[in-house]
Amino acid sequence: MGLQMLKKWLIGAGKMKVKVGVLALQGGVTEHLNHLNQIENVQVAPVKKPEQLNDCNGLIIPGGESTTMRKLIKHYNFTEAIKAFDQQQKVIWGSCAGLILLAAEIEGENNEQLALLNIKVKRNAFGSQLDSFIDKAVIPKVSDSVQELVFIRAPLITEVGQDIDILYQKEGQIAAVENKNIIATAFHPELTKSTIFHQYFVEKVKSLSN
Ligand SMILES: NC(=O)CC[C@H](N)C(=O)O
Repeated sequence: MGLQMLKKWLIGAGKMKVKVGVLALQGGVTEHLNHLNQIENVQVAPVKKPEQLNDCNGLIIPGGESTTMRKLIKHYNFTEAIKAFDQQQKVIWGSCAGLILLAAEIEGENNEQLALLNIKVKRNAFGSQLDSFIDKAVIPKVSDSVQELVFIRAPLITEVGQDIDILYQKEGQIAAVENKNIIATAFHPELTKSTIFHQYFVEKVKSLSN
């Protein structure tokens, strides 16, 4: 068995840890770290410097304020590092503001994007009285059990490319998608008691780690 194969087997058999970073420039970092810490065989780290990505297998870009986070990503030289992370087929999950930054396009804005995900998004898509709300739904690909979906000044995905799988939509409104190595959710699983979504993410990290 080659070294890569052996490593993959060890990770799959739960005998080797994968390392997951949470981009720690702004936003809901602690909540993601706490959820990841409840999952076995995962080493967890807040990521404050681009070089920390070198030994991570997965990265979460949390919710927060996408405008602020975009500036910090640029200021701390994360743009190229995150793009390289994606090119190495390492796994990235963007929640809410994280989803906005990963999108190829934002409706009505011309901002520089990481643009790693072939989707178009609309920021603050739910209007003022519905700024924040909790929905409940089953997301079959993730789990058979009902999950709480927490939306906070959430974006919506208004267009998806051909390489994108829709994980969750309601009445034509798309709120979660994935492609080969990226997951994006408009809602915040880190603000619920359940770690199911984080487990789904970690499984994807494991399946692409070698
Ligand atoms: N909870 C969130 O991450 C909100 C995202 C925020 N409305 C933005 O546009 O950046």
